[in-house]
Amino acid sequence: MPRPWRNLVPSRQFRSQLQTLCSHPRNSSSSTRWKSRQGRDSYAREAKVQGLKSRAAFKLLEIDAKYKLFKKGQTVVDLGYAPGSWSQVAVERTKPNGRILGIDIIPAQPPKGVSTIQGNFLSVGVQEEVKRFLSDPGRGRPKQQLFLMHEDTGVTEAVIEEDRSYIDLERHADDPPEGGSTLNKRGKKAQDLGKTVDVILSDMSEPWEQTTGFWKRTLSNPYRMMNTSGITFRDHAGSMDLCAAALHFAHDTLRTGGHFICKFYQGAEDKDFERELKKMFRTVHREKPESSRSESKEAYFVALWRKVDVEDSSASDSNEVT
Ligand SMILES: C[S@@+](CC[C@H](N)C(=O)[O-])C[C@H]1O[C@@H](n2cnc3c(N)ncnc32)[C@H](O)[C@@H]1O
Repeated sequence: MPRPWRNLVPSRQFRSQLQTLCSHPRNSSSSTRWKSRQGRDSYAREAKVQGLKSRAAFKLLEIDAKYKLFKKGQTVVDLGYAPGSWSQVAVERTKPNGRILGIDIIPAQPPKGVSTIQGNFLSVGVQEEVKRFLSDPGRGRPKQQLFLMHEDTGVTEAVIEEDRSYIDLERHADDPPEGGSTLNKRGKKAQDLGKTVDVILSDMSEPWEQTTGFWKRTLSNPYRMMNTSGITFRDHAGSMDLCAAALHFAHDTLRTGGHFICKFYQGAEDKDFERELKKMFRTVHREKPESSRSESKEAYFVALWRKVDVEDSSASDSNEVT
């Protein structure tokens, strides 16, 4: 079924409507404020109309429109995927043979075509589980559909292809994805073996300790009322820990030539993190998408083209739990 949001980047008119709509006075209760803001937020409404799981999709769509992150057949890891709109974008951009793995600390109904692992990404055990999943190159990929035409009757029949054999998977384990961004086989360094991920996305934000509104946390709508504490330093420090964990994971799993997108809350420590990124990637950009609320300190690092042979100096910084 065609998806109208495939090439969607919000129009100028839509953006100016958004700015007007966002300048409403605030109410006293934060949940009332959140609900009323969602109600008048054009991006949230547009996401609903387009069948996207949340307005966050537009941030990734904007970044992808500028940097062309995805290619067919890629492996994408989406950290903090719930409720799943970034994963929806990744599925659409990497099909027909891409594989998308989402990780989140809260349970959520994954979008179609997305494999998920529930757990705290700061935990070493959860990261190991993610690596185990990724080490099987066929795991999480959609099965191929073949169409057979019967010459005598002219009837076309859809056939699901059997899973590829283990030997076949081994043989193709090091192949770059179709049209992928990785080095060719000759240029591939031995240390790149086992690094199977083409794009790592992290939109993780420290979950807010929820004191009310548990009725909201259902499988179909797991989204919390908000997911920042409102305390600027706490949000910044928490987000830098999550970024460090994502980068440490990228050292172990991201292919040479792969890309890394990471949300952070701006503050004193983000420059150090940017320096780490610059050691590992050819280019690093800071982005504040137009669909990101202007009053929020949230921004994104877009780090492109992983270099070869980079030491993991982030290892000691990462705030892992067991
Ligand atoms: C802003 S939401 C992500 C929205 C998502 N990109 C989308 O498009 O639907 C942030 C998510 O990060 C998750 N998260 C925060 N800390 C996490 C952690 N330590 N491990 C796994 N997930 C985490 C939260 O549970 C939340 O679902």
